[in-house]
Amino acid sequence: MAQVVWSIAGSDSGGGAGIQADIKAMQSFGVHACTAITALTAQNSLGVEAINSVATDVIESQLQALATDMPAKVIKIGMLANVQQIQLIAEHISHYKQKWSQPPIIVYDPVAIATSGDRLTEEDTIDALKTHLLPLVDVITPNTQEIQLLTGVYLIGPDAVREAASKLVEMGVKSVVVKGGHWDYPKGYCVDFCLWQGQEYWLGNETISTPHTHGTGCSLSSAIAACLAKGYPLKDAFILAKAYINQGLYAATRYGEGIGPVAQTGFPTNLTYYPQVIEAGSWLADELDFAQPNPFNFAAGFADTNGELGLYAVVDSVDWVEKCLSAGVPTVQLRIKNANVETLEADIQTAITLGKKYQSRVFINDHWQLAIKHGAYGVHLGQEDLCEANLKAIQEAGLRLGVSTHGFYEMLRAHNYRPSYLAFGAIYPTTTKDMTGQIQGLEKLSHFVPLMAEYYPTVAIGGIDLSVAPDVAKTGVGSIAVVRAITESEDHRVAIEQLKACLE
Ligand SMILES: Cc1ncc(COP(=O)(O)OP(=O)(O)O)c(N)n1
Ligand SMILES: Cc1ncsc1CCOP(=O)(O)O
Ligand SMILES: [Mg+2]
Repeated sequence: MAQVVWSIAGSDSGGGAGIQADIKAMQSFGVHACTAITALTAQNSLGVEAINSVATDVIESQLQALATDMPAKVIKIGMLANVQQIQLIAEHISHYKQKWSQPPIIVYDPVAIATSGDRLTEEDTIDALKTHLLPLVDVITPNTQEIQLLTGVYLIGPDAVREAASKLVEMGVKSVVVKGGHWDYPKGYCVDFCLWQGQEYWLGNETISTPHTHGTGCSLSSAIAACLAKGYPLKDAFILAKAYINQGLYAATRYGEGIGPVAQTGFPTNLTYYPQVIEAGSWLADELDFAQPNPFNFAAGFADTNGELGLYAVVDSVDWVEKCLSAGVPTVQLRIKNANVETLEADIQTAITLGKKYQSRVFINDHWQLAIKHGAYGVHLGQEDLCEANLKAIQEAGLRLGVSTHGFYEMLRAHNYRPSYLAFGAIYPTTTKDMTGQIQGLEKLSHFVPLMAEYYPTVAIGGIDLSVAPDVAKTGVGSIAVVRAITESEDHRVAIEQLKACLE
């Protein structure tokens, strides 16, 4: 069943922003949008002509109808026209948070000023927002003007953005997404910021040149709300919403004499529209003066694997490396955890030699220094490893680099390095490794693969066995990586033949 998301917001008679934008953006991400309308604005592409706020009892009856039958996984709040509305919505949200068996996630877009510059709320609402609503908000999505209005901080650079976001957190908001559409630093770039679970995330892309930006704020926050309802973590929802807006800006057209609406164009399927994850060491990060812990952590462009990797066995001993290679597995990874320091180097060296003997690919997990020393075909690194490893040395030694990713953010982060392949996981629950909170499922895999397959060999890992391998292969992924499906099979040679057949 489709997830239910509510939008509590104002109607835009011009169809480009407000409730109308919210419904279209939510629809694009496959969730069901319900609405409670707070105001009827009379506006067109030239500006706002009138604001007719809806009486609180009328808003309340809409909320009651929804709450009794269609409770929301996520509630997006947009335009609240006056103090009475803020108090009413805060009371209801507080009740849902306490009483519903699954408390809703609250996304608040503090709509204060329309793209046309017209003010949409009464002057005295700011204090009421701070007192009643902000402490209930999980994600707030202000633009430059709105965050200035709420915090008094002028966004003159990344440090000011951080400071303003921290002030919102002090006011009780859990996470902050700051929309950078109104900044122009670095020149010609649009930079967005997200503070989530105490960590900061920055995205950037070249500014898309169009005057038709009406509704971008409402659509971005609705896309975030929809993605949260779909189970994406905020860092992924942030990326997807941004890509959605970029895609919509490229397709935006005018319908009146003035500013046209951002187009609402479906799940973003082309990498061109995705923003760059701003990674320390990259050009954009340098422009923003981001600290770079180690200069060797950033390198881009790794040796080619010359095509897809096929069946990929991940094993923990030299014995298994040989068994897999001799049974015709084209790609094997030696993944030794809790290594015995006395045998580790010799094991790695033997695995590399076996790879050469069988003319197959042998990747070394984690131990990149030994992999370089003994001339491995490649190394496989996780997201945390990327901050520690000497990527320049791996690149200069000509080793292939495979990178694990768990979701859109990590995938785009890995893309900065232009690795030799990308692994997506865990697709299904697994007992081999604790992947709590990182299970992707087939739906997400079927978004990752078409986005990246043009640029990289792709690998799916986690909980894959013969019963699901055909479904995984149908996503178009180039390789299936398995541990138990081989090592715990009755006959590894039979299992290998059957798994290979799924990819053919
Ligand atoms: C092919 C492949 N994909 C993902 C992983 C996981 O690597 P990592 O995130 O580094 O975690 P550990 O394997 O080190 O626990 C992998 N090993 N292989
Ligand atoms: C190493 C690793 N990384 C993500 S899932 C996983 C383990 C996969 O093991 P299995 O194939 O037995 O589920
Ligand atoms: Mg690792």
